[in-house]
Amino acid sequence: MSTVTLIKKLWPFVQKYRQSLIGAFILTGVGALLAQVTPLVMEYTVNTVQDILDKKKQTQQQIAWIVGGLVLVLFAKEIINLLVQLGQKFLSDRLRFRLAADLHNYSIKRMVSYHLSFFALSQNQIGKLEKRIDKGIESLTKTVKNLFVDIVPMFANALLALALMYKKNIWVGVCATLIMPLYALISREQSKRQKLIRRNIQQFREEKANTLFNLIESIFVVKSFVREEYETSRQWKLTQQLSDSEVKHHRTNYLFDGLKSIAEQLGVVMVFVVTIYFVLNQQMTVGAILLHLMLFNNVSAPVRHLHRIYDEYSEALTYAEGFFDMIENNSYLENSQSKTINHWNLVHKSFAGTFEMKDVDFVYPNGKQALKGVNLHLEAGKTTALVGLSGAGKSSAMNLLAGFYSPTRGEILLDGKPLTGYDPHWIRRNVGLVMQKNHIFSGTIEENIRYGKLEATLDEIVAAAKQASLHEQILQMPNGYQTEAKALSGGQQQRIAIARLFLKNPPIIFLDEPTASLDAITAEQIKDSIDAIKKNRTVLIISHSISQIMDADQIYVMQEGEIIGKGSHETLYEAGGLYREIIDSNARTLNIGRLAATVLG
Ligand SMILES: Nc1ncnc2c1ncn2[C@@H]1O[C@H](COP(=O)(O)OP(=O)(O)OP(=O)(O)O)[C@@H](O)[C@H]1O
Repeated sequence: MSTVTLIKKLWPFVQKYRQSLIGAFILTGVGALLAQVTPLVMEYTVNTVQDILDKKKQTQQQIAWIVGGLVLVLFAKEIINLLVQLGQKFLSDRLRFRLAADLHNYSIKRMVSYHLSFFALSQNQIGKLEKRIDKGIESLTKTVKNLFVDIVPMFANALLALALMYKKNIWVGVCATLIMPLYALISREQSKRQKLIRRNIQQFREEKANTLFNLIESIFVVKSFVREEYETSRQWKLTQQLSDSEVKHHRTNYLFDGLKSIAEQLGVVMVFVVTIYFVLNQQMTVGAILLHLMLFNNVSAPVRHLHRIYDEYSEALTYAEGFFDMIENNSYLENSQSKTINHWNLVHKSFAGTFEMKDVDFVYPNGKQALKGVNLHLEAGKTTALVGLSGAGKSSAMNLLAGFYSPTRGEILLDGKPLTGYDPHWIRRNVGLVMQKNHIFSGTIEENIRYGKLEATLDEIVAAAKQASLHEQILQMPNGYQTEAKALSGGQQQRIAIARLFLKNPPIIFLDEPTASLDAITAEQIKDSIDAIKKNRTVLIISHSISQIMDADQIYVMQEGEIIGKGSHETLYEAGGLYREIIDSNARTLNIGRLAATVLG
């Protein structure tokens, strides 16, 4: 990313802090002027002292005036300088923290508005994203701060000092300027070598954060397979690669810093020799020696830090690129963000709830084709079931209908209109989803159920928990509805998701194995509650439970991403094939003959 691009991208965030920016620039100018005071005062003092010594008739009063004046001027300058620096730091810090908060909020806003396919990309795994956001914001805000506290003040100071040197004597100015190309050359070479190392460091850091996330997330699996050592050595390898790159980075720095120090000393010697020459030829006063050396110090200070500044800046550019790529990825933006689409839901405020998939292919970002030429019809007010072996593409089809992903080919219609023409938020507001993995947030049971309807009263929450057959168990918990939801069993967590659905009470219901983790009695209770809510609503259900499948008005059978059959339970069973195999094997698993003998007597 170039500097111009970075400024263009940052400007919308920075522009509302224009006043702080202007204030910082004014203080920078004042600071640059103040930095030249000491060399000038020193020159004046040395020359005056030399004058007095030459005349050999100094009085105590003269000495007191010189010393007092010197102390006073330098002290006053330091006080003003301190105030200027405090002002600069305050303004830049304020800008930095506000900017960090704005960038953070904006990145979260963007991220949550992306399609799920964005999160399915390997470079967007949770740990990597977290690192990219953190490092991106940190280096961007650090750059802004450095600009006002380091870069601009130092360069303003250097330019003023150089101008003064030229004004005093053109040859001294030339000497001070001569080391610049040498310095720039060394710094450029240093940065060239560092660029690749820095990229590696960034990737290793993201990878490390991601592995750590995964490790903590899968700690149960790690422990149950006694893979602690294996995981530790995986982490160790990554850390080792990272630290190798970091050592290499610093080693290169030391080498080039040494070269730059030699270049700087060369500059000092040149300025010194040329000034001595002019002093000896009586074209300059003795005070000029001190003045020129001090001014040269002001000139070389930013040059001395050039590489560090460049280094931090290049790092910021690398991270900024990753950060802006992430937050400006419009191709993954859901169309609810689009201002140009006149969403169907705004035109036709009511809807029937008929879904249709026409010749739909779907390929995940990793290249896996999950759906091939799928044709599906969910009739409004009816229940449709999706049946098939594991990995057949049932959940993928449901995710597409809910607008989480877009088809790779073909189209999906809602009430005869393309799904892409609807606001996905509106669709999801009307669809109640109970997914295979029921995600519970850190927080209480009450907060978790309330997620289905944020403004729900406690009575409504309790009613929903009762419908989900969870209320009695919640009451037995140490803190009732205030118990941490993460502490619930798998089946209880699933019922939280079902309670959310009852609370939301949507016209369309998508259920992906809603009773998979439940015991038989609770499953039956939930089935009854779901049967009650199902009436006159469009329902899509994925289930391996015969009873839930049989009840559906229409059943689709899926195999390897394709629809291989549709119809009622009876017609599909009679037709034979995969559906019959599934039902028969279900019956065998249940040992239905023996079961019937014991249950029916
Ligand atoms: N996020 C993903 N990225 C890549 N491939 C995926 C993703 N999710 C699912 N798949 C793949 O797509 C195919 C269909 O998966 P899907 O979850 O739709 O099947 P399913 O019929 O619902 O299976 P199950 O009954 O086991 O839940 C599988 O081969 C799976 O590996």
